[in-house]
Amino acid sequence: MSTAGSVMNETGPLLEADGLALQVGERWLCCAFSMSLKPGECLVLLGPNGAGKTTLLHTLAGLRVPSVGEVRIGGRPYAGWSATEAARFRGLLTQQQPDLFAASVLETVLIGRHPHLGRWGWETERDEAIARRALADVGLQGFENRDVLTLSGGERQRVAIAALLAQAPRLFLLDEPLNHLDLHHQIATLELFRRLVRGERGSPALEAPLSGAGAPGGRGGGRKSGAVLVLHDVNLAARYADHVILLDGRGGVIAGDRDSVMRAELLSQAFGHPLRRFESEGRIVFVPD
Ligand SMILES: Nc1ncnc2c1ncn2[C@@H]1O[C@H](COP(=O)(O)OP(=O)(O)OP(=O)(O)O)[C@@H](O)[C@H]1O
Repeated sequence: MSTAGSVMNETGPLLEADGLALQVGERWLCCAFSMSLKPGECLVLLGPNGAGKTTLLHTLAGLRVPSVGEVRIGGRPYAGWSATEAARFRGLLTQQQPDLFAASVLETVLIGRHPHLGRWGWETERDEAIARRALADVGLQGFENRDVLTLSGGERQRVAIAALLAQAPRLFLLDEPLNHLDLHHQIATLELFRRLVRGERGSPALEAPLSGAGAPGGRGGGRKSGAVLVLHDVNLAARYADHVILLDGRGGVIAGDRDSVMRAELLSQAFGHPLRRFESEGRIVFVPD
């Protein structure tokens, strides 16, 4: 079986939505819009509570069928991917991490390696090295043997991020990745994904020693990826987004590059609260009235 990495165009769009519209029950969350995300780019989904950000992210992740329109990853609709292939190409950080049973932190991060395991499903030393590296990348080295049930909210969130890093997808889909994180870890997390997306640092899977077997698609260092992030903080969105999709909670959607969408009047309308835009030392800041 060919891998996603071997068949897709390296510079082509990682994610495309064509005429996408979402309906839940009788309610339209967003009218039709189109977007495209290239390697090296970050897209942020913004909007008030209940606007449809998670529903949109899950649709982009292939977990929901669009009410109207089409989603493609790596140039192909989800129907053209096997589940394993898709799991190597795109990874989703969900909002909640359901921990039903005691498990070590290392075992939990190794779940991210499942799409890459051989036919017998055994984890190799390399998989373990990747998981350890991923934990180090989120500042949790030394936590390998801890029970996930004993972790703080922020530590558990970083374990979930480490599992996604170990999965090593080309396309990161992150639902409120900053949940539970303190200020330092919020910035560290966004910086980490920005550098991964831009190919300025390799993923743990690229940097762990290559053994051949189980290598995720034979990927080389410096390879760009893409990220879609649901964020609530408009200032962090302004700092890290290349593109923004703003849902207003009434079915309206504005999609475009950051500066065309992140305008005070558009954000104020969407969030139902007046915001002012300031520029300081090249950084854009929005302050609520
Ligand atoms: N299966 C469902 N049945 C009915 N309504 C649903 C269903 N799934 C989602 N919704 C509704 O769709 C809307 C969008 O939900 P979604 O979780 O996508 O919003 P969100 O923008 O991510 O919100 P938040 O910022 O609060 O996380 C909400 O009003 C939610 O109650």
